[in-house]
Amino acid sequence: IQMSSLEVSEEVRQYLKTPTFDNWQWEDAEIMVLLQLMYTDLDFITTFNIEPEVLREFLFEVYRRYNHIPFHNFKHCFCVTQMMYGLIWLTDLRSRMDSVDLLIMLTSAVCHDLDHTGYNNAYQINARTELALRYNDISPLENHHCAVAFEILEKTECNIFRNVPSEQYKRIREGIIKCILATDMSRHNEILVKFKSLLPTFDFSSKDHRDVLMMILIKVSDISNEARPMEVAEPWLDCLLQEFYNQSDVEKLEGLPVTPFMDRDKVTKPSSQTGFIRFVLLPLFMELANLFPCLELHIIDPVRKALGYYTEMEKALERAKSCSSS
Ligand SMILES: COc1ccc(NC(=O)[C@H](C)Nc2nc3c(cnn3-c3ccccc3C)c(=O)[nH]2)cc1
Ligand SMILES: [Zn+2]
Repeated sequence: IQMSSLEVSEEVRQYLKTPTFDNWQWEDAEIMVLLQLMYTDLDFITTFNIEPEVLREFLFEVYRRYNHIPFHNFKHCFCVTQMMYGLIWLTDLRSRMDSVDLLIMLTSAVCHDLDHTGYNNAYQINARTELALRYNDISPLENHHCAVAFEILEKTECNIFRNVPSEQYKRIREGIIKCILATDMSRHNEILVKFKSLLPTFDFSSKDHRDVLMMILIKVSDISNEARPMEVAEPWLDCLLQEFYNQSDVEKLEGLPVTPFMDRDKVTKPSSQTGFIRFVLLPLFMELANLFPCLELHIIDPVRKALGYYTEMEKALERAKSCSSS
């Protein structure tokens, strides 16, 4: 289906700004148009003099550089970008941050997992892959995603920033590097602690404060599946576990260390989620809600519901296990 941006109804344009958007209902060709629409509706086309044809070429090259793997694929890129887009509207961020920062956030989300191979940093480092060697074990995946993003932007026909002044381009490049590198979950606590320390006197006129907020926003967008309706979120967990199980199977075959929460013989859906939601997701979202209270209703409530759902599922599994063993 060729959906030109003109054909997107006002209803879909509004729905696209909400965290309940269901990615599973849309084909890739339609998603390409929805991504263009985000750049248009945030006025990036006019503000940064982006030629629509260049934006289409950029998004097509991004589409080609995501791999066909269960989780870290083009649909994940769209989900993260759509959540970032929803957060920008939900928190009315346009009134607090300038367009350059918003352009950095949206473009970082689009590019943040480019050419992901389905094997995480622990695997890259343990298996001494080319990426681990090239990046000296320092966030090998995230460094690669970012390098691929700028390989694409080096192509004139894909360079959506080709009409911005060089000073602004330098700021955009610095911001995208910071945001994409911030998605390395091994830095989760470092970034959260820094954000927590700024909260009591958060100052939108401070570049340092805005930089940490942008890192928090891409982190939240990246791992926010459970903030979506259950029928949208649950299939994503199946995809994630498929990718994790594939990695742990390969690790066992190659005699490499196996990450416990990836081992199909150890992890169950509910057990992986209850821990993740309680110890990673909720603390992160609650810190952000300190700055934007409206997120309590739109993001935190759905996550608490998901926690309840997986806790019940965990108990049911326990009961079933105790029955079968007794
Ligand atoms: C601190 O580093 C961590 C912490 C937790 C996890 N993942 C988990 O605990 C488990 C497997 N669950 C989980 N992990 C998730 C989700 C969304 N993204 N995501 C994910 C995917 C790839 C890499 C890291 C994470 C957190 C999700 O809904 N659940 C992975 C890395
Ligand atoms: Zn991601």
